[in-house]
Amino acid sequence: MTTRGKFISFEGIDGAGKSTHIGFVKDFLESRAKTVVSSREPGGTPLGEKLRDLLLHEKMHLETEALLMFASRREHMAQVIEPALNAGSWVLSDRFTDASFAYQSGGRGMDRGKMEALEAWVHPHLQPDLTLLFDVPLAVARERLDATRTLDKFEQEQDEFFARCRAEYLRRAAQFPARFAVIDSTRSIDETQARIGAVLETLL
Ligand SMILES: Nc1ncnc2c1ncn2[C@@H]1O[C@H](COP(=O)(O)OP(=O)(O)O)[C@@H](O)[C@H]1O
Ligand SMILES: Cc1cn([C@H]2C[C@H](O)[C@@H](COP(=O)(O)OP(=O)(O)O)O2)c(=O)[nH]c1=O
Repeated sequence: MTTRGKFISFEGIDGAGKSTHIGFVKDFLESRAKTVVSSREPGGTPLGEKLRDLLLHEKMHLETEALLMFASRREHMAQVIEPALNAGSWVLSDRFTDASFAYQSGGRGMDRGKMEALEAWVHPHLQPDLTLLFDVPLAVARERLDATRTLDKFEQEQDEFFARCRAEYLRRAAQFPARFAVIDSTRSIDETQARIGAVLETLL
């Protein structure tokens, strides 16, 4: 019988450095003979990528935004996450439901009870085995973002928005300490990856 793979989500406010480390984690796991599937939310499937385009560029009601995030997630679970885990692969997802709590509840102020209801409805059993939360002060994230790219709808939000997102991420980490590893992402890339490696060893 195939051993089910493990599910790792990557979280943090925009500019925290999460995308930088996904390739490192993939290489780390492959060097230990794991099969790895990397994906992202919103997106990760053809339909999800269409939803991502809408979500990142169109203004909409905050509950519409939350529902489309979960629509993308439902498709992602059905098409990518569950089949890969069942086949024994490890799944790396650039964001999962903690991002909906951080951005739609924390950032935009959507009722947290409704968010918990969506989570319980869409994935009552599935949770990441590990969530790497890349944590940085807003000023550091902002500096990294400004240096690199054209900003999408979320990245154009004000500092107070990201302060609320960061606080909600840290609240979720405190609520679920067994699956969260909070990574101080102000350190150099090498130092950060040494810390990630140590966390990954505990999952192998
Ligand atoms: N620890 C770090 N130290 C310095 N710069 C970093 C660090 N981590 C990431 N960066 C840089 O910050 C920018 C944003 O990183 P990225 O991984 O795209 O963030 P995110 O995916 O969290 O939005 C990139 O230019 C990246 O090279
Ligand atoms: C998954 C998810 C993402 N988001 C937002 C956070 C990000 O600003 C944006 C896209 O995420 P991300 O892939 O991190 O953007 P980038 O490729 O620019 O690094 O979507 C939510 O608001 N709610 C969610 O549930």
